Amino acid sequence: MPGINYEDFLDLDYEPRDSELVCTFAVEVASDMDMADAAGRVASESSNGTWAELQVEGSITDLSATACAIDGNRVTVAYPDALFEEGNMAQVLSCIAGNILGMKAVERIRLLDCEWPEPLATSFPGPQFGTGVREEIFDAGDRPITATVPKPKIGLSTGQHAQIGYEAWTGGLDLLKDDENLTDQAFNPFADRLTESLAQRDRAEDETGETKSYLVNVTADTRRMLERVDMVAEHGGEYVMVDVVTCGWSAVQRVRERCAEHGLAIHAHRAMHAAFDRVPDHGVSMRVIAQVTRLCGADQLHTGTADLGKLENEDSAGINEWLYSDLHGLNDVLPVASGGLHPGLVPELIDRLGSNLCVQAGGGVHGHPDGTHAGAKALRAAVDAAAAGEDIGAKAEAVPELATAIEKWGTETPR
Ligand SMILES: O=C(O)[C@@](O)(COP(=O)(O)O)[C@H](O)[C@H](O)COP(=O)(O)O
Ligand SMILES: [Mg+2]
Repeated sequence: MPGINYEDFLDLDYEPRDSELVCTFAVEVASDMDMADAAGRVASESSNGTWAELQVEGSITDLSATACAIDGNRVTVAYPDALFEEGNMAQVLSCIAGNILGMKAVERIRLLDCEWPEPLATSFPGPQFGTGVREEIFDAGDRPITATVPKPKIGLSTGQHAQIGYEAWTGGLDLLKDDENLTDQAFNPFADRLTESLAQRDRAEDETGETKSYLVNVTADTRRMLERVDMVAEHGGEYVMVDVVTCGWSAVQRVRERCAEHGLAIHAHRAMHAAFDRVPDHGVSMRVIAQVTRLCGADQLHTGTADLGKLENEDSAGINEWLYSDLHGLNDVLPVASGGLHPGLVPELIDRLGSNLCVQAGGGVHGHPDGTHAGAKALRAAVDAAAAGEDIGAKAEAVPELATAIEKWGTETPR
């Protein structure tokens, strides 16, 4: 029986097969280690090896990953298809983003990117609608769709929440969105919030003649999430929102199945992503988190504001490009730009990220000097102008609410 050890997982002449998942890592080796040794360890510990020499049956090595390229601090690893359970994202991540992130053999290691092969990628459902929501739900034409989160984040009563929705929708916005930490608390219970907000939505649709919708946060343990998804469908909602990172991918996959039964779209909030991706040379990149979110089936995903807003972003434009790109026929994903946005930042935002987007502003709407309705009108006007290639200053002459917003915030990035 052949013995396997770390060296057996390194082959710089190896050409990955089309059926293999290919991952790129940034590796900072420990002081007593060289890159080749570290690369073998990464491939070994993320597939089927360990620190001790093992006597194994020949076929077992078919499941061994191969470190097949080293380029500076970049290590590329190819994973055989049979290593993975089809359609099981938690298992895939336990391989490629598991123990290796804690190995002493490396000072820092970051999973930067993955090339998803067809067999593995298509074992996941992908999004039901993706960017198609702009047409299929909103008839938004070429403009970005817009959303607002009532602020303060939590603490508003159900009535206040729904009223803010009405004012935002009649001010021209497409979506009301719950905040990531608003679920089913006593001050604003889920069931009441759902029914009252959708009632206000219906009123706003009648008055504006435009389709409006609600990103209601169903985040909870999986059993309660499925109950809430059913409730949304029962009451005529089109969307559910899920905190995908804090819920975990297995729960997301279960919610995706249930949403398919009801034809509901999924808005993915990424709260806690920064725990994985903020330190630039360690963890799991937002690019990979976005890839996983698409495979698991969310239609919309927060990907940042191209550094225009209040939160740190990792390459919003590059991640968005990947979310639009072909992935073995799976649907694309609509990126969501959010976090410190206000009307004055919209022209630059659209310049940097294009119009195939959802633009969310909470403080940038409800902080308007004249209140939510005026703030909504200002954001909608800014988005319409940007999509039409119209100068925002000229638009502000026609829309006083926009002029007021620009006067208050200019084009500054909040901190
Ligand atoms: O709570 C907030 O901060 C927001 O509701 C934005 O509010 P404002 O519009 O008032 O800033 C969103 O959760 C962040 O945008 C999430 O970050 P990201 O989009 O980067 O995932
Ligand atoms: Mg929020």
